[in-house]
Amino acid sequence: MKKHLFSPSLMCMNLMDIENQLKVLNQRADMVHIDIMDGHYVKNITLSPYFMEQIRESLTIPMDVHLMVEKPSEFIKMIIDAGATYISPHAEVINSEAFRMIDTIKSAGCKAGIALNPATPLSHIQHYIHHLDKITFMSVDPGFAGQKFIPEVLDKIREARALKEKHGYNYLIEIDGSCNEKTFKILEEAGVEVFIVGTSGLFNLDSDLNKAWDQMMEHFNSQVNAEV
Ligand SMILES: O=C(CO)[C@H](O)[C@H](O)[C@H](O)COP(=O)(O)O
Ligand SMILES: [Co+2]
Repeated sequence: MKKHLFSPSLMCMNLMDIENQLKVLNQRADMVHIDIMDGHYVKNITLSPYFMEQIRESLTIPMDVHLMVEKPSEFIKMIIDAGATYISPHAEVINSEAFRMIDTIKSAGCKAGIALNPATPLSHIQHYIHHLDKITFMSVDPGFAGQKFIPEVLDKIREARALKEKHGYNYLIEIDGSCNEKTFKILEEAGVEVFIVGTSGLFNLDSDLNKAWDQMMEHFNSQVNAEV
């Protein structure tokens, strides 16, 4: 498997040119990041299961769904039916049904992820971490793109990498928030494997998505593969 995976955040794409951008992302990205917000867990509303259904026929890469909703169990079936591959509710809201939810997601043939806010310790998920296919570390408080990077997340990522190496856990380590040319290097060194790229890392670089992607990879390769 590739060492570094890229998951463009579709809430940051140019929604007036979806089809052309999906053609580019199918060729260049490893998955696409779909942010679903309910306006309660976070004070914003973005993409939806309806949006997923509209784009799924044009996609050849997996959908990685980030559920920023107060009651994820109310959305899981809709998200599965809409074609999700990864489903990541927030650990902060599933405590009373965490194992049941992971089982529901996996029984449907999807991959179970979890998203952790910057203020949530890794220990919060210690009792089911071994069941996870991916952990999304928020490096911004959830709800909005274009925010400032929260460096306190780095130690948590290092902790997750150490645990994964020690116990042979399968989860992918993913970063979400202000992942860009200023943070690629320190994130990769900490152990990030899946880079969610949004406004700052990709879409704001150029209105031509191919050119934006080329610039992003120049930034990434100039930092991450700098070691000889
Ligand atoms: O989860 C998110 C915000 O709560 C989204 O994935 C954002 O798109 C992500 O933060 C990337 O946006 P940015 O502008 O690169 O920070
Ligand atoms: Co997200």
